[in-house]
Amino acid sequence: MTDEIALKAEGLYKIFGRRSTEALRHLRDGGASADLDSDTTAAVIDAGFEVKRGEIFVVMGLSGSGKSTLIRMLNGLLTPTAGAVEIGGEPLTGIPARRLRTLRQKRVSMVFQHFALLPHRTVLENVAYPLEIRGDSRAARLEAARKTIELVGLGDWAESMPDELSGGMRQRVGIARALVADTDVLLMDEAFSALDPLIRREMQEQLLELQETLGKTIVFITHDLNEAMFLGDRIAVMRDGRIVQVGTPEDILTDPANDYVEQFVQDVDRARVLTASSVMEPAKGVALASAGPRAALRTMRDEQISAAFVVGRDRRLLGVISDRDALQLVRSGATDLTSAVSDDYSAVEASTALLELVVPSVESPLPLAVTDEKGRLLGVVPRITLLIALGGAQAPTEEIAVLEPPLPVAMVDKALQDSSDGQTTAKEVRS
Ligand SMILES: Nc1ncnc2c1ncn2[C@@H]1O[C@H](COP(=O)(O)OP(=O)(O)OP(=O)(O)O)[C@@H](O)[C@H]1O
Repeated sequence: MTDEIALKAEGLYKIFGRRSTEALRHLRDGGASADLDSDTTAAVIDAGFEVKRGEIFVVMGLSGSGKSTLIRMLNGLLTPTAGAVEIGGEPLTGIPARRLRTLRQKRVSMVFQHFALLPHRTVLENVAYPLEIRGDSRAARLEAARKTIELVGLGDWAESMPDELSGGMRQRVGIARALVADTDVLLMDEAFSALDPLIRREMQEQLLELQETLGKTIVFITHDLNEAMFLGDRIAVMRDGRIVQVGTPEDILTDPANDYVEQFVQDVDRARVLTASSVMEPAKGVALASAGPRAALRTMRDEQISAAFVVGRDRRLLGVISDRDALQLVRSGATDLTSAVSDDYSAVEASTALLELVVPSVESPLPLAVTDEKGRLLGVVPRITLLIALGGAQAPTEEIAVLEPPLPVAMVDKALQDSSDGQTTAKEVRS
């Protein structure tokens, strides 16, 4: 994703009914849509957002909340009652019809819920269709279509007719048809809602894979919260025509803007949406390798823990050291702790879903270490934190590795005292 704005909506309104101008004034003055005449519907009220190039922006809301009306204004199929839409910096609103048509062909493609394939044309011809409308030569459009069909994994089906395909395959044709013209923006209106749940999941995964290679800007409409959370870089939640919150899936789950959103997200499968980075805590026991065993032991004594993560100067995680091993090093007068650093811990990446933390967490005697792509320690996820985040389930105690209790403070203090009699701190820090 880049910072470049691919799509922008500003102050968008769509009011159906004869007295739309009056209704617009009423709403802009802060009036409620419930006060409007029964034959007037405010389908979209003051919607504004920016979508970055390469972003998947999901618009989510219950039936009738205004999603389809909004997306139809984004592709110029519906004229807004007020407000503006820009695609790639060019206005899509307030322009002549012919210009609008050209702009749409060049900039926007749409994937529909019910595929809308031409039944008497082959897969190849269906995918080539937008290029035919655009006036590309037959050879050029068939070549582009073939490539796109390969991309969505339907290479062997190019000459098949739509009715020979399963629902999931038909929607892949729909996606290929939207991709073939290589437009910047892809609008997907409940694109997977008609599919069986397993196929639907497969399609969602394939969309993310495609997105990784193609980096399209996608506006994806859905009423399915789990789908929104799975696909969206950001999600706009709509209610009664208004966007009530825009945020990342984690924002929306952990910091809902109001009771409505909170209730809405109650049933979300948190284990799949939340990631290690959203629940991690600062690591209590971190020992700098270069500071030596005495410093490590002191840290563990202060924090009353029996093991510490050992990091390099660049905060890269090198391993763990137990208080018993550190004590032994101190007693033996060693100043280098690397010989006692073990890999008896589990590390996960910040973006790992909570669901995938459960097994490593149960198997690991220490809190899970959370690292970035360079292996630097960002924080830890203690088992109890994970259980609370997952909904407070009871720990399966018989399977949990038990940490040894920390060494008694007096014993550690004595060792530190004895060892400092014969050594200087400076020497230790140098090690
Ligand atoms: N052409 C129209 N004329 C009058 N009212 C309309 C029109 N299109 C939509 N509406 C109304 O606007 C509101 C928003 O509808 P819209 O279809 O945008 O919602 P949605 O969130 O997409 O719902 P769904 O998922 O059921 O399609 C609804 O109250 C709907 O009845």
